[in-house]
Amino acid sequence: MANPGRVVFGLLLTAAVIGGGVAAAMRETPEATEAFLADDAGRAIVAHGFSTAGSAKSSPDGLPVFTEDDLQREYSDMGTNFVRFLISWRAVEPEEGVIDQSYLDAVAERVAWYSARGYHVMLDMHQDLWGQAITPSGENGNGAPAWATHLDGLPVTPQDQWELIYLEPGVIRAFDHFWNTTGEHPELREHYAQAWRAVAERFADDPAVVAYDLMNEPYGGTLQGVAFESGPLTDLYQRTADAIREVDDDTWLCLEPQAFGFNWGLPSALGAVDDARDGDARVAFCPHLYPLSMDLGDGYDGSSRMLVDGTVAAWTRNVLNTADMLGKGEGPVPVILGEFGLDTTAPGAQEYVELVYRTADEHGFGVAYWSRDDGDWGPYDGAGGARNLVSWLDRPYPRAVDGLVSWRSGADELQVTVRGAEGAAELYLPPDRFADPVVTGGTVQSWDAATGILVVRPVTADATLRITSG
Ligand SMILES: CN(C)c1ccc(C(=O)NC[C@H]2N[C@H](CO)[C@@H](O)[C@@H]2O)cc1
Repeated sequence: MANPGRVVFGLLLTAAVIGGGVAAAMRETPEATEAFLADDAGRAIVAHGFSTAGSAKSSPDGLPVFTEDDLQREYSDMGTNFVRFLISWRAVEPEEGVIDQSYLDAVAERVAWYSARGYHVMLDMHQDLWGQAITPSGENGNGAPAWATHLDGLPVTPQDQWELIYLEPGVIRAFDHFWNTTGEHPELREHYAQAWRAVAERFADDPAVVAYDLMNEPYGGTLQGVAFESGPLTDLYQRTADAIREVDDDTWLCLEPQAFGFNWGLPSALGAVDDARDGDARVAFCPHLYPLSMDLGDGYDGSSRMLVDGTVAAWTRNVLNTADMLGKGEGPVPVILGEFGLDTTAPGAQEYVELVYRTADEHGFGVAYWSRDDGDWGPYDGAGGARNLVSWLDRPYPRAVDGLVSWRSGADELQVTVRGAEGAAELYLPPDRFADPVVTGGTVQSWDAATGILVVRPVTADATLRITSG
């Protein structure tokens, strides 16, 4: 007898691949985004890093179990320049209307670790399954504070497959109150927006913080798909964007689609959000990618490989279409793949990781791998040893480039195209493979053989830089 959960998800998977293909085939899809987050010098940022870290979901203080030495090791091993740093509403506003500044101090301390190494930080207001208070043990959900959790006595039964807890009556009710589907707690969304305002007020002037990821994997409870994304979700994003812009005019606002479906290749019905800032809008799109067959435990091999390839193709078209919509006729907004990851012991794991990074490179997306936690999905094991993922993620990429148009990355080469460039390009080249890089199309300004950071000035404003390992 087939596992009912697998049957349900199998049907969803088939719909996802077909639905994604049909929906995307019905419109002109842009090939790539040429919009990027920018550093204070105006250079395009290509974000390569991790979500750090899942351990923040269950830690009593809401902070990841992660030290500055851990960051130094990551920087030395993989040359990352970005972090999707997990924060949570429960830690920001532990009591209704009370902001915990000591928590924000602790977050700021960690942001300083990244800043000292030239990283760019995206703060991720991270929820999963609503919040700890969905069960008496507090071991399941993360994100929302207990005072905002209203189950109305409905049951929440823990499940072996954690995603199924989203279908528990109490969890659905908690979300229905938050999205005001019940009409009984209109205050909750305003608290959420004001909690973000407090975070933005704290980090508005921190040059390392470049983006706010407004909500991790939004879930509509009773409302799903178009009814959720085009309604309450877009409305919450607009409220939160407006609250943030009261205190922070420059940090990018990263929007996620609902996870249920989009992660697997279904299109989004998210609506556009107005950015009240003076100047060009700073809205970005931060989707996640988790092909359903791999979520159900398959590797990137056999019949799963064909489904995953179809999912990634549909997902890419959906990402570009949504980024274009969010750009409101001015071209696609910047895209950062906020989460993808897998058990790297699964069959075909390295080829899947390569597929995702190649897709991101081809279409101009940044990437934050899920996640920085130790274990079979992460770069290090529990004893501090480097795992296979470290070498898979230690890859050439452009870190910050004036006039960036596109790039292509190979094991021993990096090609970067610029247009109207006035400044230099800061690139990462794995030091163990690029002992003495060979550069054409530009002049070397500096090369740090220890960190693998190469700074090149293009010979002309419109140029293609080519770097090989020599
Ligand atoms: C049914 N719903 C709403 C659902 C299903 C599946 C996921 C998921 O796999 N998410 C992928 C990863 N993202 C979180 C952290 O953001 C991780 O815990 C998941 O593995 C999310 C939601």
